[in-house]
Amino acid sequence: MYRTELDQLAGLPFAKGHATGNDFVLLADPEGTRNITAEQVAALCHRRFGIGGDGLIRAIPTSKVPGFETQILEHPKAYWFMDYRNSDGSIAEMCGNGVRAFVHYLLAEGLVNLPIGASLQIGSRAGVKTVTRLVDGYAANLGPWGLVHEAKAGADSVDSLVLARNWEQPHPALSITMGNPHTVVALPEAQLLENLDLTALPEVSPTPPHGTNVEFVVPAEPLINDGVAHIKMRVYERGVGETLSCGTGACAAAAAMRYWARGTALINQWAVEVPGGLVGVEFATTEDGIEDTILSGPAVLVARGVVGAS
Ligand SMILES: N[C@@H](CCC[C@H](N)C(=O)O)C(=O)O
Repeated sequence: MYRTELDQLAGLPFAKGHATGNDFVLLADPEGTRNITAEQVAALCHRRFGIGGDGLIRAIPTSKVPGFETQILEHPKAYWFMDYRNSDGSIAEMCGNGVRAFVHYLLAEGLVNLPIGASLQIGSRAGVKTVTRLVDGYAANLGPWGLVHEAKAGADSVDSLVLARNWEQPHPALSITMGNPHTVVALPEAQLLENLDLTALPEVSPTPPHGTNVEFVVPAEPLINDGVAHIKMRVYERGVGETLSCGTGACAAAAAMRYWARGTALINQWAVEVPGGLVGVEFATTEDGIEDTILSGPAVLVARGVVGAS
């Protein structure tokens, strides 16, 4: 299986990295000549026949990405573009864990110089994102979040019903865009989150136009600690399956919980516990009144190699 695709990529250097257990195959394509097909992505990301990963990230100059040439004109500092693919080969607009792993990779490869405290602009299909290097990781400003079905969400804070198998009744949910689509489902108790069977994509109705990632969320005990709200989340990612973490999903989960609680308190600092670790989400209002979503957490490289070394 996948021999042909891997043979086609023979000699290609790669790195393997992760951010809270959400793992990626990372490639550099400084000339913008290495088009990777969906089948090749699936081959590289396969956990038995390939390297293994939830997704593949190609580093390519923004000026060389078809359809995104103007992004570099508007944001001349966004030299590098994160070309993100899910493990099934499908394209996703954004990946919050991926953009931290991506910047860590650029730094490790010597493609950028980024002292602690400094920031870098990264091109992506969801626009330009600013990533700041922290002492122990990276903070990615993913910009404003939004409601997918705004008109429906307003009245009772719910715009979707998740019709997962074996549930006596559907769970209410909120569909949120972080550049990519998410549907956040509030579960009534932590035990349900632990016992959840996420071997298949939960059925979301209505499904957002471009499909959705689905996050299940419960408040942690205690919910608020030192002014930070704590929640627990599991995720089924579009184009992947269950993963150990999803950065944009954590932002969507915090945004939904904050939206549901908006009549009582507006907490801006959130800690989201996922099976692969902990990420931070901050909602920060800019001078222009825009509410940015800032995701922080670690990023790690675990290996480097060459495809098809045999
Ligand atoms: N794991 C990512 C999200 C990756 C893309 C997602 N599967 C989609 O199709 O939108 C994250 O950390 O945000």
